[in-house]
Amino acid sequence: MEKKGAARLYLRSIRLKAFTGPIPQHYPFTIPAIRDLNELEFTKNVTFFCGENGSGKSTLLEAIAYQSGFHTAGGSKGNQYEVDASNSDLGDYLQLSWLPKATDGFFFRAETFYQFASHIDQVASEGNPQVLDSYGGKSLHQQSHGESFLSLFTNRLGGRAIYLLDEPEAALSPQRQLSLLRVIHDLINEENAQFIIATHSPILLGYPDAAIYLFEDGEITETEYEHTEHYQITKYFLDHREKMLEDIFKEDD
Ligand SMILES: Nc1ncnc2c1ncn2[C@@H]1O[C@H](COP(=O)(O)OP(=O)(O)OP(=O)(O)O)[C@@H](O)[C@H]1O
Repeated sequence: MEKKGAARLYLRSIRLKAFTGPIPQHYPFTIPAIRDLNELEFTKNVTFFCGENGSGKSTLLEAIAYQSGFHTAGGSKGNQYEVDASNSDLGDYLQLSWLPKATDGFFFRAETFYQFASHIDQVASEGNPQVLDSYGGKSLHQQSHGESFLSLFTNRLGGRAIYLLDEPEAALSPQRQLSLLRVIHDLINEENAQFIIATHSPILLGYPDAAIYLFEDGEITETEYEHTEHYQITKYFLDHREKMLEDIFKEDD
């Protein structure tokens, strides 16, 4: 019998496809961590992508979403809608290894959430009002930013599926980030979900037994929670707020 809580994965690894010629010189291959990406393995139910702004986390997550068949501006396989720049520059170069293949899932993208919410309203207004049941029973636009995020997480996600979340903390209060940790925990333990999450949140990164992949210095390497800048800077700030502010605000010599 399958042990409750044991890792049950779908996406096992990703790799860049072999090039016939030299590596292209344009985006996304101008991102060092992407250009030198060999193979990345997934061994935990929760994998985090973390690293400095612009280090390539969203580019990689979007390419995984594209290859998983999800709309790259956010949604699942069933969501078809028009949005600017909904292609994935990296998608066609990425190879995914599944075992078994996840047939269900969702790509959450804070950046394009507004367009996704409008798409759901459109579907509801075209004779499918029941679609709103998956988003808290009312238009996502009629909920606050943070409420709409959590409505989606608590109502829309479920089943044996892979969830790709790009900065889900963007509108969430600390308390609601804790609620999201609970949602993730329940989906893993009760529904065998797999999560890959790009985040800057020291709260979300604290999820137990997660793999944290750090995008830094042109590499993607696994690290420990306490070794991340997100943890260290937040902890130092909370423990030494006055000293840190003094250092930040002091006049340059
Ligand atoms: N469509 C694009 N065309 C050209 N360059 C792009 C494009 N999208 C992103 N970039 C560049 O690629 C780099 C990586 O961007 P990406 O959005 O993947 O970073 P990120 O790690 O997710 O950053 P953040 O934490 O700020 O969300 C950035 O330097 C960005 O300017």
